[in-house]
Amino acid sequence: MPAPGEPNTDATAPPTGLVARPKTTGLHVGDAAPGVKKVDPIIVADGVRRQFGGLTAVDVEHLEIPRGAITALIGPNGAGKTTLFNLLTGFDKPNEGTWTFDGRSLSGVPAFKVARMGQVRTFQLTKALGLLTVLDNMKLGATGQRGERFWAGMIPAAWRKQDSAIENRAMELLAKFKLDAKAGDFAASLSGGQRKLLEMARALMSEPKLVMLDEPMAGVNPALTESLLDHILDLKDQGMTVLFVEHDMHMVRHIADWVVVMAEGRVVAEGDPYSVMQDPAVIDAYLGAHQELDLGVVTGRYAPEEADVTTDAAASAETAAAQEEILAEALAEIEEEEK
Ligand SMILES: Nc1ncnc2c1ncn2[C@@H]1O[C@H](COP(=O)(O)OP(=O)(O)OP(=O)(O)O)[C@@H](O)[C@H]1O
Repeated sequence: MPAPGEPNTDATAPPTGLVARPKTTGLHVGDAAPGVKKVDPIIVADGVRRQFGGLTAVDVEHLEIPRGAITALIGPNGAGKTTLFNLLTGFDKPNEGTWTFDGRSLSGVPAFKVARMGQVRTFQLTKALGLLTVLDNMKLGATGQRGERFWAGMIPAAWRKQDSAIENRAMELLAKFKLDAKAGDFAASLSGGQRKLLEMARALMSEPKLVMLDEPMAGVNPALTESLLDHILDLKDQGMTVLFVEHDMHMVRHIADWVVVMAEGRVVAEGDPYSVMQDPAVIDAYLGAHQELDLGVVTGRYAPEEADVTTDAAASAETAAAQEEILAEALAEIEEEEK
């Protein structure tokens, strides 16, 4: 950790103010490479392809997500991360492919059923949800209430019992996320960070096994970053599996046990955060001076011999240094704001 007031230039150290927690290791079998087998996978995807017109947005040969760990899905803009998320959660249908969750096939299973099976994703607060109170948003996150079925409406006592159990759980979770004082407020009145906390708390209403977070840090004020990261780490401590999409590499390093890198719809690298971030193909995929060429090589679109290895290696070293500089500057800014 840097001395107080010193910028945190060590890319492997957690962002200032955060205490590192032990990483979960021993997740894979054999060498870390795209499609590597996991010791205990919770999701197994095979040949998943999604095309939009002539564009192949997702083309995943084989992917396993390890159970009981935090996996980050990273990649440049347009890599196919959100599309893969949508496919895995039943919000979109692939052109081809199969996948299982907890050993059960999810192909063709609609989103609401996927959620009931224990795989939930967070949702951004839409305009409509913003017009509901924080507590009502939480209640919406509960699944399997007896009140959902029409006959339960005939038995008010049963419904009320269920409703109060749901409300108790909602208030417990809101307290945990320090949002209980806001229970009666319109969700739209929350700050960006508080909305992210509500999105996460709402997902937990259904007591999921796998929580999928789409850019949990986007738009979050630095003051709330720490608490949000702690909540994500807590999910793992409570036995849940987490899969998240994130652009903020420092956060990925800090909380992820495993990183899957996508580019041009394919998985181009997998591994623990430290080794993945050293991978020149990964650095190039983000910041490479020869991005078109490098991406084409790592995704197999071009043959490796077409790449200029010397130039590309030099560019990788340069971009790695530039990336570290950007991260150091960002952290210095965060520290300044926290003072
Ligand atoms: N509904 C759609 N119709 C047409 N093209 C789409 C659609 N959804 C995604 N795409 C395209 O598929 C590709 C992958 O998009 P996707 O949003 O999955 O990438 P991403 O990795 O999540 O990017 P970002 O980090 O910018 O969110 C992009 O080229 C995108 O333009």
